Amino acid sequence: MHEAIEYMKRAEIVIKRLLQVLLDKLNVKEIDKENEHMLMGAMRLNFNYYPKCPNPELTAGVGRHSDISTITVLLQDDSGGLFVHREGDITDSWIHVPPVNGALVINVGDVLQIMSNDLYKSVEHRAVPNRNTSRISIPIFVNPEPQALIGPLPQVLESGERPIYKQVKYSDYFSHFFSKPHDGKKAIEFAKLHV
Ligand SMILES: O=C(O)CCC(=O)C(=O)O
Ligand SMILES: [Fe+2]
Repeated sequence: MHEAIEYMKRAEIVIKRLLQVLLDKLNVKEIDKENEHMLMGAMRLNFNYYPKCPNPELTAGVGRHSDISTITVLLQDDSGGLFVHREGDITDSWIHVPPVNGALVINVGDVLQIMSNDLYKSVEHRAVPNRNTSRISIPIFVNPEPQALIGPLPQVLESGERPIYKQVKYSDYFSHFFSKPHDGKKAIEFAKLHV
C-alpha cells in the first residue's frame, strides 16, 4: 500500500511534465488550476492480472478499446501481451509493445483527443494473456474530475478551426463507456458533434 502511494506521488511529477509538453503544442502555455482539474483532477491506479493460459486465442483478455483518460501511464512486467492498433491500414494490424526494463508506456486517451480536436489521437489497444507466464500490468489512468466539462480547448479553436466535439460532462462520458462492452473507439462518438 505504501509503495502504491509512493508510486502515485512520483508518477504525478512525470505526468504534469508530460501534460505540459503535450499542451504546449495546443497553445496552452501554462497549466492553471482550472486546466489541472480538467486534465488530471482524478487519477486511478489499477492492477491487471492475466493468469497464464494454454489457449490465449480462446480468451478475451482486455478487448480492443481506447482509454477514456487524458493519458495513461502503464507499467508492465517483463512478460508482454499489450498490442496497439495500427491506424490507417486496410487490414487489421496490431503491433506488439515489448516490455522494456525501466520504461513506461504512455497512451493518449480519448479526453486528450477531444480537447485537442483530433490533433492527438487516442490509441486503440488490447491485451492478451500468455501461454506460459502470468502477467501483471499497472496503469495509472489520468482522468478529469467527474464534474469537469470536456470539449475542444479554446486555444485550439482560436485559429477558427471547427469543433469536432461538443462539451460533455466527464462523468457522463465515463458512464457511457462502462455501460457497454469495449468496442474499439466507438465511445468517442458520444462526444461528437454531428453536423
Ligand atoms: O494490460 C495492459 O497492458 C493494458 C490494459 C489496458 O488496456 C487497460 O487496463 O486499460
Ligand atoms: Fe487500456
